[in-house]
Order: sequence, then structure tokens, then C-alpha cells
Amino acid sequence: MSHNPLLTLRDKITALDKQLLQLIAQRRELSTQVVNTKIKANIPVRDIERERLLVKTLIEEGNQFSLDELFVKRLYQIIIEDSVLLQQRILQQQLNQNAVKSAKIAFLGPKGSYSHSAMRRYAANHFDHIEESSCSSFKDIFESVDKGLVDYGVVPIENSSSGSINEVYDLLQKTNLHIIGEISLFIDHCILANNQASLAKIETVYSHPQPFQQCTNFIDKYPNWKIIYCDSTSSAMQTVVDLNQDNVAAIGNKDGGELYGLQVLEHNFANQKENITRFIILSREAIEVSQQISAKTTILMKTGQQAGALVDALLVLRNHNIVITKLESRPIHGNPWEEMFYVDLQGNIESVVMQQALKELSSITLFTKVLGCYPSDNVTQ
Ligand SMILES: O=C(O)C(=O)C[C@]1(C(=O)O)C=C[C@@H](O)C=C1
Repeated sequence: MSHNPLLTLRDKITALDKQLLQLIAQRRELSTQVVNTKIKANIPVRDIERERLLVKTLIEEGNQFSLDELFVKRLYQIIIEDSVLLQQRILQQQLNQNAVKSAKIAFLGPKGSYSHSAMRRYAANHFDHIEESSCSSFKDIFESVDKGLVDYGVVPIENSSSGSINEVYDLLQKTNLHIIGEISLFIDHCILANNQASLAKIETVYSHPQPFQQCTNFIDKYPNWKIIYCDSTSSAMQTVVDLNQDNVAAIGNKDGGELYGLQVLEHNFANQKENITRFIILSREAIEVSQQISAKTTILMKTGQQAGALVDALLVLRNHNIVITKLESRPIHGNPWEEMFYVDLQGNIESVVMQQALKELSSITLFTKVLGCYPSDNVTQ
């Protein structure tokens, strides 16, 4: 029998990788025990100082084995983030005992869209089993949840390159639904085409309007391209597959491209290097968020039109030391030049400061409504 040194080494690597997985699973088990002690002691899940010291020690330890500092840091950021999310999930499940274990979730489809990826990532952390429901517009998603056709809906709300998704903000203005979660996704746009295509041959590009807005610098380099808007990036991919020509392409994600059998001609060309989209999760029922984890509260408010009305509202938040993570305004339909403000706040709706601030806001604004309180997705150090 011939001795193949490569195969022998690969066998050893595979064996070590299996051990690594076992160790990570053991670490997660300990993290579960830790959260149970935290629940009993009523202390916050997050201990930034402990995380900092742990990573510092591990970097020093790694140095002895010639492991790169950045590598060790990145590795442990992922491991600790997973540990924090696990603890948050356990806490939330205890608090919301009636939360469903299996759920039907609507997203902007067909499968292979960014919304589909976001939905799957959120679901993996929250449910044992899901049924996917593909919708062709954001409005359909809101309606499906509202009518009880699905349990939850996932919609994008903002992107680091193109800003707010206005259509979703406008739907939030009139909805009875609640925001119960958020999830951020790194978006690496790809030019996807059939196997005979090349960048030089492309004449027509299909996608949802959002990717075009996020990649204007790149698109401007191809002034001859004909741009065609589709309902979603995945329907754009489907169109390219159906046309089966070498001169057409879609903008979408790599995983979606694989699903549709398309090759990547170019990627990573959004205006912002860190192209991130934040999605929100909608439900008919609000959830309770543990005060032991970091939470966000999103409110809608309409101020009067007198001078300083918005400043007065913001001062209420400042006086209560409440951090605003986002402030957006949208026209109120039917009332020209009147604006609705959407404010994302760091904090739990149940906290004394938040309750006090909301009470004061209600008394000085024309309208204030809580759209939801949900665990903050931002758990990286
Ligand atoms: O040591 C803790 O308190 C933990 O909960 C464990 C752990 C970790 O995974 O290392 C997770 C979250 C905390 O912010 C700190 C550390």
C-alpha cells in the first residue's frame, strides 16, 4: 500500500479539528451553566471587563505558540459572541415561556435573497424548526404577519452604504405589529452570471433597487450597462437563469448564486467597504426583554411644528441619559410637510428611566408610540 504523506497529515488535522469542536461544545455547556447562575444572582449577562481580561490573557498565551495577536482576538470575538448570544437566548426563552419553538417566517424572496440569509441566521438562534414563506414585497410581509398567515416577518431597515429603507419605515408608520428582534448581516454583493459570461460581455444587469444604490461607484464604471429593477436579488438571479444568455447578470449574494448555479464575476464592490444591512423581526405580539441583557427600544413620535419641538423631545432623552442609536424622519402621508420621527434608543422599555422618559415624551409630543423593545444584536466587543 503506497504511503501518502498528504493524506496522513490531513487525517491528523481532521482529528484535531474534531477535538476543537468538542472543546467548543464543552465551553458552550459551561456558558449555559454560567447563565443559570447569573439568572439566580440577577446579574447582567455581559461582563465586558472579564471578556477584555480573558482575550488579553489568551493573546499572551497565543504569543508563546507564535499565534498572531489579531488572529487570536478575532477567534475569541466569535467564540465569546456565540457564548453571549447563547446566554441571551436562554434568558429570553425563560422569560417568554409561551414563545414558539417552531415558526413560520416571511421574508423577501424567492430563496437566495439577503433577506433569506438574514431570516435563516435569526431562526437558527431562536427556533428548533421553521417553515419559510417567501413574499414578493415588503408590504406582503407586513400583511402576512398581520393576518396571521405567518408568525414572524423579517425585513431590512437600514444599510451602511445606502441608508434607511424608506419603504419599510413607511410601513412601520401604520402597522400594529411589534419589532421583536434585529439582526445585522455583512453584505458582499456579487455580479452573478452563467458560466460562459465574462464582465466584458455583460450588457444588462438585474437586481433589487437597493444593491444598485449601495454600489453606485462601481456601476458608474459601466455606463453602457442597462439596469433593470426586480422584486428581490433572488428573483434577479432567477431571471438570469431563465434568460440563459452570456450578456446578462444579476447582483446578489454568493450563496444565492450557488443556489441558482451562477458564477461570481466580481464581488466586494459596494460604496462602503463594510457593507452591512440591519434587519428587524416583526411579530403580532410584543416580547418581554430581560433586564440582564442589552436591549433596544424603538419609538415613533410626532412633534408639534413650533420652533424647537424636536430639540425639546431629544432633551428629554438626554436628561434621562438615554442613548439614541438612530434618528430617522419620514413624511406623514396625507399631511404635507409633517414628519414622523423614528427613534432607536439604547435601553429596556421596562426600566425606570425609559418609563419616565416615555411619560414625559407623551406629554410634550402630539403622538408617541412604542414600536418594540428587543435584544440588541450588537454583542461584539
Ligand atoms: O464569564 C462570564 O461571566 C461568562 O458569561 C462567559 C463569557 C465567555 O464566554 O467567556 C460570556 C459573556 C461574558 O460577557 C463574559 C464571558
